[in-house]
Amino acid sequence: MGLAFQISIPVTRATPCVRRAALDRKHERRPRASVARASNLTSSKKTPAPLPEAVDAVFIGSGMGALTAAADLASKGASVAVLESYIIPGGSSGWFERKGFRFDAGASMIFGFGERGTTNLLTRALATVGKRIETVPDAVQVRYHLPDELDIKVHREYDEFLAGLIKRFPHEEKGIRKFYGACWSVFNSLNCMPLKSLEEPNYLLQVFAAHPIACLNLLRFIGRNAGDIARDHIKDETLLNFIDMECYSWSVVPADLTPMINAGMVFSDRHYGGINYPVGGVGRISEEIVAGIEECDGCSVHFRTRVSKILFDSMGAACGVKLVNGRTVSAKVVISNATRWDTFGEKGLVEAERVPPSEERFRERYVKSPSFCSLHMAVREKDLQVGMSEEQGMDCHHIMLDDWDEIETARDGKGTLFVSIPTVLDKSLAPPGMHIFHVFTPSWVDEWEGLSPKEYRAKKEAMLETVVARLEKKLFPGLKSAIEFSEVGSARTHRRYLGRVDGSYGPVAKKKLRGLLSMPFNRTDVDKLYCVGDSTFPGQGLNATAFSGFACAHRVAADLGIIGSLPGPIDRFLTDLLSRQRLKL
Ligand SMILES: NC(=O)c1ccc[n+]([C@@H]2O[C@H](COP(=O)([O-])OP(=O)(O)OC[C@H]3O[C@@H](n4cnc5c(N)ncnc54)[C@H](O)[C@@H]3O)[C@@H](O)[C@H]2O)c1
Ligand SMILES: CC(C)=CCC/C(C)=C/C=C/C(C)=C/C=C/C(C)=C/C=C/C=C(C)/C=C/C=C(C)/C=C/C=C(\C)CCC=C(C)C
Repeated sequence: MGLAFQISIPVTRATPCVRRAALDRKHERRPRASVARASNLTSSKKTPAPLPEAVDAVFIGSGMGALTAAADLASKGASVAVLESYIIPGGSSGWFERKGFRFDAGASMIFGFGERGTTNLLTRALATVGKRIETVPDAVQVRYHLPDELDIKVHREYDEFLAGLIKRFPHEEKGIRKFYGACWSVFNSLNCMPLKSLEEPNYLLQVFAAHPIACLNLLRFIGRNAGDIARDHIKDETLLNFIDMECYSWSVVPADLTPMINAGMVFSDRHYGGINYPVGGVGRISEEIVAGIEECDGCSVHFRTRVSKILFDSMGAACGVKLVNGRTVSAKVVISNATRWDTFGEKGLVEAERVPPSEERFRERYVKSPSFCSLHMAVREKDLQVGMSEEQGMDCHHIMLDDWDEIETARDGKGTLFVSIPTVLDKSLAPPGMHIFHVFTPSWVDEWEGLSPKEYRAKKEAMLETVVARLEKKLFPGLKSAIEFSEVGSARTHRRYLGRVDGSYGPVAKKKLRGLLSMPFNRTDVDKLYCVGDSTFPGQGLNATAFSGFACAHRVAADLGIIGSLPGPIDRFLTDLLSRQRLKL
């Protein structure tokens, strides 16, 4: 990156958001809360704001990473424009409605909605723009139905979860306590410090000075993977298989490839802040953040607005974007929430000759994870032969696998099944007496290519048939005849509606890497171009991308001179040093 990047452009306007944030800090009270109503679906339906000609920051996409960064920058006084190609915000955390049902497009197991600590990043993302939404606590994060008759519930109460696991593996009690204890150690270190950009040296120095022990503890774990720590303490192969599944269920790779920092977050926050379902559906999160962004002066979110190219000035710095309709928006910085491959790949937003060598290194280390085949079903409760309420012992989330060898590889609905029944927690999502079943299973785009429309439909039907038969046999007798209607989304559907290359769930390590050390931060090697979302540190997950959003906003705010940072040359020297050291690893 050239020197031009350091030029600080003061942004002095005091928008209502800035004033509100300052007021909140002064009086140490929570920002004004607006508890969202399930029926309020207005944010993307009101009259669209005119597209601005120039802003401080232009965002490509409105996934959780972009929305968090845009909200944080807007609350700091920057003018932002968020450009989304689809008709609603949220990307993978979007939704769709059919016949009185509101389906979550992605999963409904939501981390980061706690009330305490600093890791409650979704609560915080909403709060930056004065919003808050009502949530329903989930008593069980997930119930596993696994080979070797392993039936384990991950209770919200940590001791209850541990007791169940130790009962099944009494000879491994010590190892179980040590492994999950290490996860708590990571989590507690993160949860005591403000979470901002690790590529902003001023913040790093401050956080090291204020929390030296926590920082050293994180450094101890940042280059390690969960599998290494598990194998340090546990020998039982079935238990190690279980820990692989614990990791795979959100990282889509086994424990050996799952960064320990992320495992620490997920395996502890589910018992600390808990898993909480947003009343009215997961889409409420992005709807509310959008509403909050639009309340800030000079800030707007635009739908049906696809970016075709990133524009560059004569010095080679990003300076705006061009839309598919030919219109342009100029900006002091450009922030891409599209995946790394959609930003820098062949036919990406950056033309080939400008793609920096560091992106080649990224591709040597990370590959696209598979996509999912998603089966959305409207189900009549009365036709199921199993109690569907929480009181009757029904859990909202289930994971099912028949054979350990098929955890990652089985195709055509024969591998891991993820089941989400959000109506167990929130009845407002469906008409009375009805449930929503969202079942998804790994699937690769190549399975869906080259099919005629008839073959494509037949493949979807076959997938539904296989998955429903498996669920009926093991978990939900009566399911087939209880289905009122269903919709199947393939990897092609994910690619089309989420704008994600091959419909991928996100980048995963190609080979064993040193934890999170080589995951890129938000700056790129193209001047004034940043990335945000799951192609950046710390990776997939709504709260993980919310972290990347806060980190991105912090680094951008420092680069735009909105917040203080070290003097330009020192800042640049230290940031480059850090990134060079990381890339060597
Ligand atoms: N339970 C959970 O924790 C949960 C649930 C759902 C999703 N997720 C995860 O959330 C993460 C996704 O967050 P993210 O921030 O990376 O983003 P994202 O992929 O969800 O959103 C990116 C957005 O950018 C838009 N976009 C892409 N290219 C564009 C272009 N050229 N012009 C305009 N718009 C464009 C897309 O339409 C999409 O809305 C993923 O890791 C996903 O798996 C987690
Ligand atoms: C300088 C350096 C480098 C260093 C220094 C030290 C320090 C200070 C450090 C620090 C660090 C940090 C801050 C970090 C952070 C991190 C974070 C925040 C992380 C987070 C994470 C999270 C995650 C990963 C999450 C995830 C989640 C998910 C993915 C989920 C998913 C789910 C699903 C899919 C569901 C399924 C199931 C069913 C349905 C059943």
